[in-house]
Amino acid sequence: MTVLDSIIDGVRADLAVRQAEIPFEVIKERSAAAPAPRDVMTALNAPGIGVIAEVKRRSPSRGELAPVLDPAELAREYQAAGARVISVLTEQRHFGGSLADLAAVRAAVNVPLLCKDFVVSPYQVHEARAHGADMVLLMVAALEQNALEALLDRVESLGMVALVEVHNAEECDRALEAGAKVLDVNARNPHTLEVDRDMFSRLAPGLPFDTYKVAESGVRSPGDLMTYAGAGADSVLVGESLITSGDPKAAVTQLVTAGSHPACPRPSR
Ligand SMILES: O=P(O)(O)OC[C@@H](O)[C@@H](O)c1c[nH]c2ccccc12
Repeated sequence: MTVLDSIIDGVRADLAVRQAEIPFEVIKERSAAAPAPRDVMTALNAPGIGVIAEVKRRSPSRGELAPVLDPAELAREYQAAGARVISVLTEQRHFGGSLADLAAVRAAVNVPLLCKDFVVSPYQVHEARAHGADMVLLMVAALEQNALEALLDRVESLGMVALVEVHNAEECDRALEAGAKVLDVNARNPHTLEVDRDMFSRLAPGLPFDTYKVAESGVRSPGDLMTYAGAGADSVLVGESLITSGDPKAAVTQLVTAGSHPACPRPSR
């Protein structure tokens, strides 16, 4: 069993508990009653290379990233520093997150929010919306093709945008086949957790020009952002290096500054 398999087993077990407490019909009503989703694409398409900053308490590869983490305060710093979208990790067992973190961040900032979890059921899509998400991560590696397509439709039918995560060329084909408009290439192998920063530059040339491209994982510095931009990334998604920097606001500011510098390569789409 790989790391991904064991994460998903835990996600399904926790989901079953929540489903037993709140019926699907109720969570559907809550998602319908939530304030309308923010305009993710306008935010993402601002000039320059975008920074998606992640609220992440811990990770399977690194353990605890910061001892006391106030998601709302961290998100305010990210927003003040110019993050275009804020990603909130809601998976509990391996990342220490929760839907309560998502709701707390929603109450603290105005920028669009990405719900970062291992989504395997429509129930989770409605939960994300009910807690203020505007964008939902769908991981191709975790989903059969028909489930991927059904979840993508579900995300879009609620007025949100799906960020579809891929790790190789076959997953890119599946994502595009399912109709993904925003793709993220995760440099971290979900089965081994190893980071391969060349993955983006290998996959990006094979993607359609009008697909919005996010490079994810292992971004440590403005230099990494520039490298990804040179390979065609429209945005980078960054977690760990911001949290462990000691000054997340300054770390985001540095990335945003690099991404809007005239010398920064612009994607050709
Ligand atoms: O902390 P990093 O190396 O900057 O990576 C962030 C993000 O890519 C990582 O948190 C991630 C990528 N895909 C995921 C899927 C689920 C949970 C987490 C993730």
